[in-house]
Amino acid sequence: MHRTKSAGFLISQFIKKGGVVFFGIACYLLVNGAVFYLIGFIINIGVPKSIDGPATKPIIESLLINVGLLLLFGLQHSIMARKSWKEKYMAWIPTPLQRSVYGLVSVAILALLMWQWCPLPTVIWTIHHPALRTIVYGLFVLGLSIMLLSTYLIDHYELFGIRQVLFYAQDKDMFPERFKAPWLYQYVRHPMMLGFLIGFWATPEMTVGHLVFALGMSVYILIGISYEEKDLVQKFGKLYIRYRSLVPKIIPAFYAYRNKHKNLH
Ligand SMILES: C[S@@+](CC[C@H](N)C(=O)[O-])C[C@H]1O[C@@H](n2cnc3c(N)ncnc32)[C@H](O)[C@@H]1O
Repeated sequence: MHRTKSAGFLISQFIKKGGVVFFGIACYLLVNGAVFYLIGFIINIGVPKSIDGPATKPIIESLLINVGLLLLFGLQHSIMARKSWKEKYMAWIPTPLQRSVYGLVSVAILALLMWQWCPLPTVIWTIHHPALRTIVYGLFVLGLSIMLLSTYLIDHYELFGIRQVLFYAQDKDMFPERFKAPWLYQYVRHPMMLGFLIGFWATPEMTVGHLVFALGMSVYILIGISYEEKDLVQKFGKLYIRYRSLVPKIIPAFYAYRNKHKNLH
């Protein structure tokens, strides 16, 4: 009897843990797919509808829709990432799944943005010179590389919820978030966001629609960063305050941070 019960318990645990890991990995793949799709959307390659297609609606209506979509994206990202929101409204979601659910909701909002985006194709600038075009494309790739690399410097798998579900499956407790300042983080406090900013602005052909997108995302990033830093000061206290006084927020400074922060770790 006891034996049957423990076998049943083991099976239910196996199914529960398998479900959690499956959900986490599925969300991770969806988030990565959405980021790839976003790249195609921005550079007008490989997606059925991109940022610069033909106009489908009058200018004012398009502007209002686009600004509304950007606002929705910014609000969702900023609000759902806050500690107070997580404690109040996400407590019902099992802790190991919270990051994955955040990723899933972000994908849904991003998909809505790209689906409902209203192109405004009037051109503001075009770079014709082949060498300059190559430089701008190079900057775009550099931005994406900085963004991707930064996820690994902070903790790629924790950021996208994979570590949480794998630890849960192994009955391991998540270690508390630690302050980090590896490589790029020694020159700029928000390299990931810097990478996104470069990616949004580095285009050889800037249309009104792309400009609205780049401006909206830049405003969101700058506001989001200031909220994120409030949380980081709460989490890491004096350590982060000192880091903030040594390293610039978004424009990198290539001075010898190493020599100045000896006492930080
Ligand atoms: C989407 S990442 C963006 C990180 C950073 N704002 C950037 O642009 O590179 C947000 C997560 O990184 C964490 N984070 C940001 N800076 C950190 C640091 N110096 N050390 C440890 N965690 C950090 C935050 O707590 C948050 O969970």
